[in-house]
Amino acid sequence: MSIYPKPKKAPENNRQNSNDWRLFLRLLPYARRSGKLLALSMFLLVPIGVANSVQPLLIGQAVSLIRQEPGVYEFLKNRSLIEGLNIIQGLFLVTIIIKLALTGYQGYLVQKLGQRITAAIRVDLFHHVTSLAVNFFERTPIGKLITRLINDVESLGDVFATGAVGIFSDLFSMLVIIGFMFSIQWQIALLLISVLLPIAWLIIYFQKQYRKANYKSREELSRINSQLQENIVGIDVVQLFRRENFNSELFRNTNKKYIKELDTSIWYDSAVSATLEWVGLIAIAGVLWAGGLLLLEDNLTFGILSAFVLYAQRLFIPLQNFAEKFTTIQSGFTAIERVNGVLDEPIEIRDKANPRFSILDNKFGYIDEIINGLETQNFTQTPELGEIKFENVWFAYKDDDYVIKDLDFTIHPGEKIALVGPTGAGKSSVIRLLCRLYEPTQGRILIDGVDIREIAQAELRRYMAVILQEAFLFAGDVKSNITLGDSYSWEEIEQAAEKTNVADFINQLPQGYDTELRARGTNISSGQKQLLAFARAAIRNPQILILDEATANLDVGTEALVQQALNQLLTRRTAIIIAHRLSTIRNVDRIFVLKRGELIEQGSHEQLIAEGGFYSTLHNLQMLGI
Ligand SMILES: Nc1ncnc2c1ncn2[C@@H]1O[C@H](COP(=O)(O)OP(=O)(O)OP(=O)(O)O)[C@@H](O)[C@H]1O
Repeated sequence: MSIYPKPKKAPENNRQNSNDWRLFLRLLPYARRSGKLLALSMFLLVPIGVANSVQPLLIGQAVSLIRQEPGVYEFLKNRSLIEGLNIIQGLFLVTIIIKLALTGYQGYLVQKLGQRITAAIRVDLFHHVTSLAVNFFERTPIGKLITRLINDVESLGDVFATGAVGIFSDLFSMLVIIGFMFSIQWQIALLLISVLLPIAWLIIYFQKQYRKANYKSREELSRINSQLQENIVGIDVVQLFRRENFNSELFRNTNKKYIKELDTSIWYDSAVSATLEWVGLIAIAGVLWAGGLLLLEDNLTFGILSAFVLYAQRLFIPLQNFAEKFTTIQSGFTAIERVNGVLDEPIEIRDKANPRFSILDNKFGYIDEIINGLETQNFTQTPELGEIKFENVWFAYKDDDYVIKDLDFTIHPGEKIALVGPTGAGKSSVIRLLCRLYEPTQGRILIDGVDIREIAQAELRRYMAVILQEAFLFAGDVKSNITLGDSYSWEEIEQAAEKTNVADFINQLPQGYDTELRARGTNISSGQKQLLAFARAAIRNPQILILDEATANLDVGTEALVQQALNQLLTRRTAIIIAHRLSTIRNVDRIFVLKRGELIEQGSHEQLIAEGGFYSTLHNLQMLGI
């Protein structure tokens, strides 16, 4: 039975029907990290909302005062008209100042909060994604991941940056306005609410439709990004095989689908704006009609009617604002949904909470001590560490399709082993299992007697160095490509370069160790990249060295240099070497021959040739140059 969960669908297919509130709550832990900012920005909504709602009331009072109607406030009665109007003007000015000063400040606080939230989400996403097992990256195209990390987080940021979260202050204003309206004249207030409710329902409906369309358009955008990324990474093949037109056609089709989904979402967006536009006008007409009737019956003053006309207008302003920010807010919700899809992706390969063992403190204590120990050791002795043991290991990438079948062997400390076999035999899979990029379906792998599941991944991967066929270089200088962020002294960097015969090449570069390399090292040759990868391994002083076709890309001259470096690097270390060219592995201690995931032969070159089995046939074919 596989220990892996059944292969999951890509996150976007895994979409849950989470409602907006639940999605919104997912942001709370992030908002809580900036608790004070959140509290202050929410608190400021109160004075802003009150100032906003008092203004129509003051205008109503001014009209009543001029017309000498009943209903004028006590403090305005028994004053001259001009005195009363001056007081109202003064109060009006105060509300304007409160609104202007606090709205700007509140907006600034909310944007700051938003930027902090999105920055924290971006960092969490990056950390989570880089902790996921290789398995996840094999089923998720890079373009899709980039869309999540960049475009979706950006959309979330837009909700704050464009002031779309101002919707909360708008909603708060609406509640205060409703309160004021009912306190003045409940019948007209009720009329306005009866218009508001169906409209709110209609908007919720449009919003749901928009969300669906927006989600689909985001998926198409992910596809566009994936295609773009694939074409850029494979530009050599695209151009060499004249696939430009074919790929352009594929891209055009994906783009067409994206535009189609985008059109649907734009339609719902426009529908919301249009609805709110005419509803606002209808509300004012309704107030004038009902207010006019009440006025004729002397049940309403002009002052209150004017206040209500303004309230009708203001009541719909938050909804109109909502319509304007509708696209941004909905895209924000879609973004939270998609970002959560990645954050909810389980980390399949985890360190145990308290790793029971440390391969490093088995004998020597901490890693620095082991490295010192390694450097002062007598290189003629057999090392004590670096034993690798596979105990009845079975492994399948999916279901029961085993690519490794019952591997059971021990590699002794300091032993050099070559893994050979036809393509697809499972050689690289053995290495991936040993590095714990995947976990065996059955069986155990032990290093120095400790199950690798008991060892912290960082420690395990520091204990061994893997050199692949294609060295991957990061944008940065030569030096940082050797240290990879760990702290090493200048002497150590130079020594590692000397040991691996790459020092001469580095010294010829315009700025030596400080020469900037482009991303993926496009400004140096494959052989030079590979030499740097050797220096990277040498500086780490690993106990186990793994070479996966590491010299396959080198020309004869560079290979001789590398071979010399390798001989030095391999001394007193356990090594596993994968090579298709059998001539390069003749001197290893033992050769393991893999075929369809099974270990079918093992022994020294001479023994295997003498046995006349599969290895011998492979060797003879290579000798004949077939
Ligand atoms: N990520 C993967 N998902 C599913 N199957 C895989 C995956 N990687 C490899 N395989 C399959 O596992 C088998 C062993 O592959 P592996 O890469 O270990 O072979 P290999 O001996 O290293 O081959 P080569 O010499 O060509 O590098 C192959 O049948 C391959 O198709």
